[in-house]
Amino acid sequence: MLLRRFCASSLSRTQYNHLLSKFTRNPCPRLSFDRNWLRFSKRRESFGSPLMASSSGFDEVRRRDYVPLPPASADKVELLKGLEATLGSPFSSDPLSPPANPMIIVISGPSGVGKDAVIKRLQEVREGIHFVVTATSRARRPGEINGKDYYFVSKEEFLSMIEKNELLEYALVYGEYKGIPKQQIRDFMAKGYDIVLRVDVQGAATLRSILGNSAIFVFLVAESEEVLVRRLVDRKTETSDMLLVRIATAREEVKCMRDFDYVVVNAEGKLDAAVKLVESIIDAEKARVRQRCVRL
Ligand SMILES: Nc1ncnc2c1ncn2[C@@H]1O[C@H](COP(=O)(O)OP(=O)(O)OP(=O)(O)O)[C@@H](O)[C@H]1O
Repeated sequence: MLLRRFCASSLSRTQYNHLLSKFTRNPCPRLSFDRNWLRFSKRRESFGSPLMASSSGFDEVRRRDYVPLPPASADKVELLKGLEATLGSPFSSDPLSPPANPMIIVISGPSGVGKDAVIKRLQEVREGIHFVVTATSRARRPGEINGKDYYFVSKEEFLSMIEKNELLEYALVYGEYKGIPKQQIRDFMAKGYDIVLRVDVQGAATLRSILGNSAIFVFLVAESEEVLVRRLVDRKTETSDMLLVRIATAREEVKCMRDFDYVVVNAEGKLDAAVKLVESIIDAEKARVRQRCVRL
């Protein structure tokens, strides 16, 4: 009855009768082997076995039903030809897994945790990574290179970029604009590069609201607050007042960790271990069956 209902919509009467006769011959049909004969069932494996993936190949086998196969001890070429003939199509050498999508990796964390250090090392050890150069309206400092450290643009140019919706995210920090150019991301993703973005924790929250789950969000932490503070002090780039603000901000920022996908501890003297973990995250993401898909 069930069979009739299922078949009525999709099979011709002849096909239906043929199928019915097979089912009555073998009430619990499945892929089964005789000694030198291969018999195929009508049952579909739930995960779509590669042998049954092609419906045309499957139909072909069904039409022939019993196909003589060389024994397993036969010449390999002969055996393969026999298997192909039985299945009704040649074995494909196409990859069975689809190519991984280029991805966006957002690296964030409190000031002084080592975002720059991790990204710099990541670029050294891994190919196919593009670290996005941000655009800024602030003046170029001695030693900074346009296009490498930042894209230095005038305030008018920056405002025009905002107007034309050319920035993925931007912020006004101490009177100067900083933003992520979309086109740069599109260009490098089109070439197959994975994109690395470095943003502060507030920037990561903005990017999450824009990109949702299409990007990977990694939160960097030191092993303890004490180590983080020592690292900031040792860097000698901040006044005491600035240190106070950064440390107080860091205390708040650590609470945002749960909004990220991964947390990576950048422990003292263990930069390479942190970078390795970031690499493992990227590798695992590339092995996902349901890939993240970025649309900008
Ligand atoms: N694993 C580590 N062990 C020891 N020192 C480290 C480690 N990682 C980074 N550092 C050092 O800590 C200091 C801060 O690192 P870095 O400038 O990369 O932090 P950041 O997160 O980019 O800071 P900010 O957000 O303030 O720019 C640097 O002097 C860096 O060399």
